[in-house]
This record gives sequence, structure tokens and C-alpha cells, in this order.
Amino acid sequence: MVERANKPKPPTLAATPGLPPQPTVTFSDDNSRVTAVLPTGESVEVLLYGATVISWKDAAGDEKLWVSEAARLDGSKPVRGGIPLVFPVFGPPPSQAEHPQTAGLSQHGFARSSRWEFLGKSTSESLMGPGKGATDHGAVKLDFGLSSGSEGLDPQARAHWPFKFNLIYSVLLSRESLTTSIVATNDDDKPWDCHVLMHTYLRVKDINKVEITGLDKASYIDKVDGAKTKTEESGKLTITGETDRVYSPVDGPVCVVENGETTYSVTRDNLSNVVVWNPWADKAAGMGDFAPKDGYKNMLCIEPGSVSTWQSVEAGDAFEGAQTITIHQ
Ligand SMILES: O=P(O)(O)OC[C@H]1O[C@@H](O)[C@H](O)[C@@H](O)[C@@H]1O
Repeated sequence: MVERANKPKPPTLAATPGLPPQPTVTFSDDNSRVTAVLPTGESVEVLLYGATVISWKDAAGDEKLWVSEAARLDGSKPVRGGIPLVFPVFGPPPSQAEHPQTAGLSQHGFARSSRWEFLGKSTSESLMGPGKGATDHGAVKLDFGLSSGSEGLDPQARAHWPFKFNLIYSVLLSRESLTTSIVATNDDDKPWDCHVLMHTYLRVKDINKVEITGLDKASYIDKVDGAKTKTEESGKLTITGETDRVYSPVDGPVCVVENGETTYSVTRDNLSNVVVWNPWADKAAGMGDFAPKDGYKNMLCIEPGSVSTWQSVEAGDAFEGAQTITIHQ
């Protein structure tokens, strides 16, 4: 056979003009987690168990979330750290008399203790569209699903929360921020109630040098002082001991300031509460999966949620909520 002199060469990806580098999405060998990396180096890692975000790094590789060194990542226990998702009940379940629907569930519900399904990814162009600037920087969204029919559903849900539901949880990584959002749809023919909360463990350098802004004049329930309702009087909240508060702030960012510099700002969409939690020394000492024991100095939970009242979701309706955490250098 004679070679044609001007035989056209097959196009190669590298040579394709105008195609910007794309984020990569990979699965771990055991299929337990999915990792997304932007072309500029930022990354996020999500464990299918709980759809728990267990790592979020900036382009320099600096970790933004705190995960306990003793956290169980094998699906035997909710993860101590990262971003566990709380649904459909926040905190210890209420009594049968208070709220029969959720009384039989365990603390913080079953979303964080079920194995979710990875539904797919969307990357920069489909997310942002051309001309919106974001394509220059890259972004990737990972979608996860859990429903009443899911194989991975924690058995406590089937036994104690026998409703039809469908949850879609999305994790959107862009260069400076991470957004997590949930759509909780009622597929049943009767209403059900839920709480939703994103239990974010932010990594901080030294809790003693942290101030939290954005809570000024907000009312809160102080869970370490007999669940009294109080009003935040400090424009710059400091953490000096065990702290467990359910705030109802006005809209606007809640910021973490370290050494006088804002390091994170957290904004909310349709989530009216922010829980601020740090277990401090004694409580951390009593938690088997909390390590190192002085790790409370390097973490601060800022947890956007909808937990001070029940969200009643009608048949066929959905509850949606989201948080965006932005890194400030
Ligand atoms: O140990 P868990 O179930 O992960 O909960 C940790 C903390 O989560 C917080 O959201 C609660 O306000 C605290 O009361 C609780 O101690």
C-alpha cells in the first residue's frame, strides 16, 4: 500500500486550539471516594459515605478543613471532621411526644451515615458558560444522590423514617470557594419535616487568635447554658471554652478572622441558622474519634443550617439550601 503524501493527521487534544485545561475527577481504587482537581491545583475530596467532604485544598496544597486523625473513614461511623451533612434531624432526636417523625433516629440523622451515589460531574463551561469569567479560572461540580430507594441508605432510615424522599447534594469547587448545596424532595404523598445542616469543620491556625464576625445582635440558643435564648453582644466573637450555639443571624457573611485578617467568609442561601461549635479540651478528651486531643485549637465548626424550626415539605415539594465558603488570603 502506498502512503499518501498529505495524509491528514488525526487531531490530538493537546493540539486542539481554544480548549482550556479541564478539571480532573478521579475515583479511589476502592471506589469509596471521589476527588476533583482544578487545573490550577485546588482540590476537593468527597467520601461517598455521608457524601462527606473530607478535604478541600487551595492551589498551594493548604488544607482548609479539619479532619480528626482518629476519624473513621470506613463507613463504620460518621466522620469526625470535614463537612458531614445533617438530615433530617439536628442534634439528639426529640422525644416521641415532641416530634414522633424523627424520634427514632440517631443524632444528626442518617444522611451522614448512608452511602451516597455519585451522580456525575459538571465542569467549568457547562457550569458558568462562556464570557462569565469563571471559565478562565475553572470550576467543577460533583453531584451525589440518596433516596428512600437507595441501596446505601442507613437501615435506621427505613426503620424510623419511612418516607419517600430524594436528596441531591452538590459540591462546587472553584478557585477561591467551595459551595455545598442540597435539594431535598418529598416523593411521598404526605408532608414530612426536616432539619438540614452543613457541619463544616474549618481548619484554623490557633483558636485563641480567632474572632468571628457577622453574628452581632443575632439571637442564639446557648446549648452549654441550659438552652437559654440570648443575644450576641459582641461584634467580634472569641472562643475561650466549650461553645455550642445555634444562631439566627440576619443574612450576610459570617467571617472567621485570624490575627486580624479575614481567612474565611461563609454565606448562606435559604439557611437561616449558623451553629458555632468547638468542643474545647474536656469534651474533646471524651470523644474517642477526636485526635489529637488538642486538635480543638485548630478547628472551628461554622455550620449553616435550617434547624431552629422544622421545615415542613409538602408532597411533591422540595427544600433547597446552600453554603458558600470563600477563602481570603
Ligand atoms: O458528635 P456529633 O454527633 O458529630 O456532634 C458534634 C456536635 O455537633 C454540633 O452541631 C452540635 O451543636 C453539638 O451539640 C454536637 O456535640
